[in-house]
Amino acid sequence: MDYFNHHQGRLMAEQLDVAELATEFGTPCYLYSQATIERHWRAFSDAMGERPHLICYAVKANSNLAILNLMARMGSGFDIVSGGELARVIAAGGDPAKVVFSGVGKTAAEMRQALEAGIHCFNVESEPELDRLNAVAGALGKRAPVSLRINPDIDAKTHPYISTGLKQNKFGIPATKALAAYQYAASLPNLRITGMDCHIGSQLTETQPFVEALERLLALVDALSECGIELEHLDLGGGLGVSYGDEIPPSPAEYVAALLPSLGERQLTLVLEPGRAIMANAGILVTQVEFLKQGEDRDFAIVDAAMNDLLRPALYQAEQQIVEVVKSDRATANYDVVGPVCETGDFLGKDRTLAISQGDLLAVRGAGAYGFTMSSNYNSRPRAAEVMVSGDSAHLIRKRETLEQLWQGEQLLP
Ligand SMILES: Cc1ncc(COP(=O)(O)O)c(C=O)c1O
Ligand SMILES: N[C@@H](CCCC[NH3+])C(=O)O
Repeated sequence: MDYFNHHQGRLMAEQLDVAELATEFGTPCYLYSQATIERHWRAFSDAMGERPHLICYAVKANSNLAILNLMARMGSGFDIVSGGELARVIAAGGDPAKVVFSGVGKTAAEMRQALEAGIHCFNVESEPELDRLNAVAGALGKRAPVSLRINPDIDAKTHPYISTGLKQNKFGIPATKALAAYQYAASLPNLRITGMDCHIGSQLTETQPFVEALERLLALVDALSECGIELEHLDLGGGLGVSYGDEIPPSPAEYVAALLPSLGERQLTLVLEPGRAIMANAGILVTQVEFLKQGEDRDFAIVDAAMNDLLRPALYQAEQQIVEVVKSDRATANYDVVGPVCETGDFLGKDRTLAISQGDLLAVRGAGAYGFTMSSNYNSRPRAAEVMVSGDSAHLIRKRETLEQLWQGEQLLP
């Protein structure tokens, strides 16, 4: 068993009993399955077969050092969006030469940091960013490897907040301006053009928008080639969705198989930046029921995890399954599962049928990606512990914050 499944009515994390782990580590607590992370990462890498490729795990999905280290040991590259993420990758033993740096607002300091580390390339998102990178690289006596992020104007058919490849989104350079932008980049002395990239959105459950984006990019690759600009790699970003409920997204193998025919004979290294597809279903958030409260309109299960621990339901109305950690034959009722934060938007799930009483444990599934990394200290709540399960052992990979850590770095006025 290498997943989170009920066995004789008790939720197991690989071979360990989740209720016992909750007693040991406290709640709320994120639990991850090492075997699941490894299996998901390999699914991408295996799908590529002999084709030259680089899997750059999107660090924003889950940036715990132990998880980055696990990926680094499998040979993963990394997609980063800040100097902080680069520092984490390096601290975790990741190879900077396999790092791609995305994001619309890279600062000069972040560019210097990445050039000194020797990253694989900058995914540049605008002309002014080209100018800044050229200046920073020149001052360091280096040539910066550059890919231009193209906005292909494709509808990814996902939540509007995580759709990134439409012309009204802030991301990338419009496909219509791409040739001019490449020619401009080629004229700058401290840049070296190496690739092209896009990322059209997250939680995509069909292959067709990816294939459309790829075809738009390939038309540009060919047009550049005619102008004498040859690229080494093509990066299609991340975005492959997962099943949080009824969705049936393509597997990594199906997704890659859908992409390869369009590439044809072109000798481009294919780069992918998956985040969610590797991490989401490799993690759960375990929480305890503090109170059951009967309202006039509905019943509430008030739990010890809140929107500060898992923001996705509040931010995107995301629906993630919530299950009892220990099944019982108690009567079921419908509850809004809510946290202690002082916001009506603080819920983990609405109208969920559960058989629970005070003190019981619940697990929110699909919490391994964009769970801990989007957590905050709102309401001065310490951030949850993170635990990695591997077979029949569990390792604390991030301690729960102490109350004192909540004001670290703050000073009283003299
Ligand atoms: C540039 C870039 N690459 C990769 C990802 C990872 O996306 P996902 O977690 O959907 O695979 C994102 C986030 O959506 C992103 O913005
Ligand atoms: N944070 C989003 C995904 C955004 C990906 C970042 N480009 C989520 O939880 O679904």
